[in-house]
Amino acid sequence: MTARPILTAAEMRDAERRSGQPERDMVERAGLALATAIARFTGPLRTLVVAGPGNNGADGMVAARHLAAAGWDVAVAVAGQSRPGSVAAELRADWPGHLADPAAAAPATLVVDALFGTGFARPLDDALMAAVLPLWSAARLRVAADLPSGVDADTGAVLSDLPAAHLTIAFGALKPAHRLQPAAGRCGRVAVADIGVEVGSTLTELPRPRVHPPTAQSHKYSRGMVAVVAGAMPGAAALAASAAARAGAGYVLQLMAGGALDTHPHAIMRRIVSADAVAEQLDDDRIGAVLVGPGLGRDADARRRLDAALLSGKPLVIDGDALALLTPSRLSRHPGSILTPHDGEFRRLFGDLPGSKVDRARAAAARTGCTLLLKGADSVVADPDGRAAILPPASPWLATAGTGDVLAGIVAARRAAGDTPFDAAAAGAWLHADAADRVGPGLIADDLLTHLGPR
Ligand SMILES: NC(=O)C1=CN([C@@H]2O[C@H](COP(=O)(O)OP(=O)(O)OC[C@H]3O[C@@H](n4cnc5c(N)ncnc54)[C@H](O)[C@@H]3O)[C@@H](O)[C@H]2O)[C@@H](O)CC1
Ligand SMILES: Nc1ncnc2c1ncn2[C@@H]1O[C@H](COP(=O)(O)OP(=O)(O)O)[C@@H](O)[C@H]1O
Ligand SMILES: [K+]
Repeated sequence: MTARPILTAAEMRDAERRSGQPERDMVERAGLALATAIARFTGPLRTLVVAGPGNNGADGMVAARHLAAAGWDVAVAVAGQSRPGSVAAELRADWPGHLADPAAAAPATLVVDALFGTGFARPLDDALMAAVLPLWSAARLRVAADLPSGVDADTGAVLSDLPAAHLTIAFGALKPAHRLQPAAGRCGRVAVADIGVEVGSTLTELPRPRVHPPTAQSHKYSRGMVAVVAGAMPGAAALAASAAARAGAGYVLQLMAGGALDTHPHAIMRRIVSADAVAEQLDDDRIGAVLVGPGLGRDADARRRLDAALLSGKPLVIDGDALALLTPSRLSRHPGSILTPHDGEFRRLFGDLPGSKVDRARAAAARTGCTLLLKGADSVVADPDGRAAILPPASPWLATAGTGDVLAGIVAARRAAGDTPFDAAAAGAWLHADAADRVGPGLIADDLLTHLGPR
C-alpha cells in the first residue's frame, strides 16, 4: 500500500510554488474542496466562516461563497488586515454581505475555522483569542481549513487552546500536526483534499503493512526464528516471545535467567541459561533476529546477557531495560539495530533534542545508525537514511503495562522474517495498533496476543 506523504509548511509552500499554478486557482480549489467536504459531512446549518488575513482565510472565503450559493445561511467574520492586492484581499472585497469583526459576530451552529493554516506558528493574540473562543465553544460542529488554528503545523504543538475541530480538511497533503500530538487530537477526522499540487516527502503516514502468509514451501525456520534474551522478569519476556510467535515467527526461543519453564504458550521454546551460556545459544544460523530488553533487568547479570546479544552479530531489536543499560556511542557500534524507546527512555539516551518528534527520532537514527521506533500516542519510525513515518492515532487503551513488550515481539518477528529494520518497525507499530483496535476498550497487553495477524 502506498504511504501518504506528510509535508512540513515549508515543503508544502515549495510544492505549491513548483506546481506553477496561480495562487488564486489553488485557493479556489481549496475553498471548493472545503465547501464540498462540509456539505458531505452535514446538511445545511447556520454557518459562520471566520477568515484570517492570509490564504487560509482566502480558502474560507471561497468556501463561504460556495455554501451561500448552495442556499446555506452563511455569515463571515474576518480577522486582521489582508495584504492589499493579495488573493485574500480580493476575496474580501468581492464578498457581497457584511464582514463582521469576530468580537461582534453572532455564534452559529457550524463554525469554519479559516483563521490560520500553515503560515502561522504563534499563539493567537489575546484579543482574537477572546473573540473566537466563545464562537468555537458555541458551535455544535467545528470544521478546520487545512489545520485547526493555534497549532504549529510542523511540530504538532498546541499554541492556543481552542476546542478541537470535528473535521479538518487538509489541503494538498497531510502536515505533521495532523498526526503529531497534541495537535492531532485537535483535528477530529482528517480528510486530504487534492488541490492539483504534486506532493512527495521522505516523511509519510505509516501504511498498512503487507502480510507474509506461509506458502507450501514454508517451514518453521524459513518463516523466521526469534531469540528473546530475557533476564530477571520472565513475564515481560513471555509477552514479547508470545507476540513474536503470534506475529508469524516460525520458531521462538526464550532464554531465561530463571522462573517457570512450563508456562503458556507451550509453542515457545524456553531455556534457563546462565549469562555465560547466552552467547553459545545465540550461535545458531537459523536465528533471524534477537530481541533483548523486555524483562532483562538492569543488574550485572543483565549486562552480561545484553553483551552476549550485542556480540551475536544477529539483527537486533533493543527495547526496555536494554536501552537503559546502553549509550548512544555503544549503540552506534551496532548499526542496523532497531531501537524501541518510549519518550522517557529516549530522553535518557539522547537528552532533550530540539524540533518535532520526527526531528528527534531522525537525529537519534542519524547519530546511532539504528532505526528508531519512538513510541507514544503518535509513534514515529525513523531510519538513518532520513526516511520517517508517523503511525495514525492509535487506541489510547494501549497506555497499559506490557503493551511495549508485545510491540517489541512483533517487530522482532517481522525482522526475522526478512523485513528491513525500517519495514519491521513500521509493520510492528501498525499491527500492534490494529490489534488494539480489534480488542477495543479495556484492553490489557495479553489481549493483544490473540488479535495479532492478518484480518
Ligand atoms: N500558498 C498557497 O498558494 C496556498 C495556500 N493555501 C492555504 O493557505 C494557508 C497558508 O497561507 P498563508 O501562508 O497566507 O498563511 P496563513 O493564512 O496560514 O496565516 C498567515 C497570515 O497571518 C498573518 N499574521 C501573522 N502574524 C500575525 C499575528 N500576530 N496576528 C494576526 N495575524 C498575523 C500574516 O500576515 C498572514 O496573512 C494554508 O494553510 C492553506 O490553507 C491554499 O489555499 C492553497 C494554496
Ligand atoms: N496514549 C496512547 N495512545 C496510543 N498508544 C499509546 C499511548 N500510550 C502508549 N501507547 C503505546 O503503548 C505502548 C507502550 O509501550 P511502553 O511504554 O514500552 O510500555 P511497557 O514498557 O509497559 O510495555 C507503545 O506501543 C505506545 O506507542
Ligand atoms: K485553519
